[in-house]
Amino acid sequence: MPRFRERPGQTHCLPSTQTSSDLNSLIANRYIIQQRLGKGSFGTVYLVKDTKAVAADRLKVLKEIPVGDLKPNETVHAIQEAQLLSQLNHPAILKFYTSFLERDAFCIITEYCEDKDLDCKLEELKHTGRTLSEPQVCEWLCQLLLGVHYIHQRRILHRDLKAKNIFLRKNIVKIGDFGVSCLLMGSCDLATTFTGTPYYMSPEALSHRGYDSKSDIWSLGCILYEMCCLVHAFEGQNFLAVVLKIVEGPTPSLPETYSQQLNSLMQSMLEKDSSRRISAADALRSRFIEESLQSMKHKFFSLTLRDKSMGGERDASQILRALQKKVHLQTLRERSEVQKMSPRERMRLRKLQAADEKARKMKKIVEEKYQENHLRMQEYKSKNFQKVSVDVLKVRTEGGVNKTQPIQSETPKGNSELAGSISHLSDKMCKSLSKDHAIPEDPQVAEAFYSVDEFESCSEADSDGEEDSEDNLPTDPSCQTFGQDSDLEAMIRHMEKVLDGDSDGAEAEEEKPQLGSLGVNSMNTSMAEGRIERMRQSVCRRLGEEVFLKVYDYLKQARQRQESEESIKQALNQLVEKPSDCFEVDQLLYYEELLLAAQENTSIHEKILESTQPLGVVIYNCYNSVNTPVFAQSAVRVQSGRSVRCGRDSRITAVPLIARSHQP
Ligand SMILES: Nc1ncnc2c1ncn2[C@@H]1O[C@H](COP(=O)(O)OP(=O)(O)OP(=O)(O)O)[C@@H](O)[C@H]1O
Repeated sequence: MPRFRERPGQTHCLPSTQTSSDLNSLIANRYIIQQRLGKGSFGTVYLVKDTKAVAADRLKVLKEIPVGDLKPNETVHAIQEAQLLSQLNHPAILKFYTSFLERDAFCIITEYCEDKDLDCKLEELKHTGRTLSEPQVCEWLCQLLLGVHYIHQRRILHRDLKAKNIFLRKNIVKIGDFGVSCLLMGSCDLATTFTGTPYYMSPEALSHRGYDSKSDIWSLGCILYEMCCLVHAFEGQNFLAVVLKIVEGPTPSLPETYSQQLNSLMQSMLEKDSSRRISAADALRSRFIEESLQSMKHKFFSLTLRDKSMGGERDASQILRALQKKVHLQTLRERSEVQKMSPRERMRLRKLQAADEKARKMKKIVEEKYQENHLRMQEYKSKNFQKVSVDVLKVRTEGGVNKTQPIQSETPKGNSELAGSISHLSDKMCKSLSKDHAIPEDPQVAEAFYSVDEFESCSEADSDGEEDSEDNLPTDPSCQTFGQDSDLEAMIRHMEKVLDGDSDGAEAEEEKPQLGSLGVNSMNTSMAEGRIERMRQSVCRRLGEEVFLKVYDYLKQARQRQESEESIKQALNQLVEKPSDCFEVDQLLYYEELLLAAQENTSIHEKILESTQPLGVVIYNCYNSVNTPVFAQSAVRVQSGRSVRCGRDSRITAVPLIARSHQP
């Protein structure tokens, strides 16, 4: 029974049990449900209108998670950790606004991404027989790396990176569902295993050897593979087959249509030994990614310029461009010398002329921007900010070029990097676009102008913002302008920091606690029980209760007997039409084993907490039904060196805190 209801007339209207008081009723005194976006393993997702936000920010997402079974301290813990998430601010990370409790539900408010998630996008491509081009893959990969680098610097792990958790908004990817699983399940490694599908899980997470920042990188490697091949990096008939492929199978390669550099980067992300796996920081420093960042910077820069200057006239300019292209082609056809040219030469001529035209337009825009910057600097100066070196700008206006970038360090905080980047690029542009040179001379600028991809992607980028309608409460176009903190601008700032070798927020590293550091680092078993129950119900519905029970009983015994995958497949063939339908039953059994192990550990925690004093670390070593060792560790109060035996064949050994980082 949904706790919240949608407004009538929406796409996914809920049953007509709505009462008039539900309609328009405000949630947390400010949100109104617009429509249901979907249901995930934790709860239901709604599009809401934030009545207290400015027009451009009004549409948000509310994730409603039933917490009926949560103990009060677990709820408080989740809210405390949610506060940490709201401090994150990066264009590649879905903005987490706030969380609160309402009608027995834990509610999370996040940014709304109108272009859905990456999983949907890849499915769509698969169905239409298309693939992503390498520049597009690289662009999204760079953004993801920037986002992951940002959180890792703050000692925060995502723990559930997958295509479904990557959202798209105006061609910018946003890492979402950020830490939601940790908020609710607890942040220990067992909880991580519980959070989702195994496809993206690293070998170390699956074999419970601990989850760290490199495990997030593994998941990112899986996402990279999926962006290129539109299938999971590690596929299998059943749950354990996938697990085995991840832990022991060979590392997959990208098809030859993708470059060798991209392939080797992916392979270094899918290195089974986590200590040899590349980190986000190292990946960003690699030559290949650095080049991608550079070209993205140029692309973003020209897009930002165009957004500002063409804003409302987008449609008109598109029509104009199409007309110009037509006239241009007619002219070409009429010219006899052109007819003598080879198709390649004609193509080149066409590109050069288009670039000339674009360069003329850009020059005009840059000159305007330049004037605007100049005025803005003067304004800052008059407002008694720190001394601003307007002289440098004057020198530039007169045609001189000053290599220093005083604007960057002298503008007020927040605009400084942007102003620096604008002035730096404006400087380059102005130099290249001086009267004598209609086409830019600077190789970087010229590359941006002549890039085929850029020409060809113009219309796509332009159409991005076109779905604005009153109902959709569009993003204010002015959001993508200079001086305002749009995603594009923020992304450029982050890219520049990385390209400049800046630590990008590392100064905060010591102060900011890692997500999951509040409270006891254990699994929230009531949430896990809820998840198992929902999973059981969903599989039951799909297979039918009778078949489900048969498959469940058979698989449970087969796993205990350690039967081979082949004989399991044959037996399942007798029970169901498609053995792959039993994937989730297998996963369910695995989760049940983990939950059992976690519950045993919890009760032992409690006993130890009652009886002992010094702080130490307990390392558990127990086995689940498929004989996979389950290791878990947690800081609790125990007597150093004490050894405790617990139920079944589990063994517990207490060791000093210093041993925390070692695996048993
Ligand atoms: N911020 C958002 N903007 C736009 N759509 C969203 C947003 N968050 C979630 N959705 C959509 O809502 C639906 C449910 O999302 P949710 O994250 O709860 O589940 P899921 O990702 O499908 O599964 P899981 O809970 O296992 O991760 C999905 O279709 C998702 O694309």
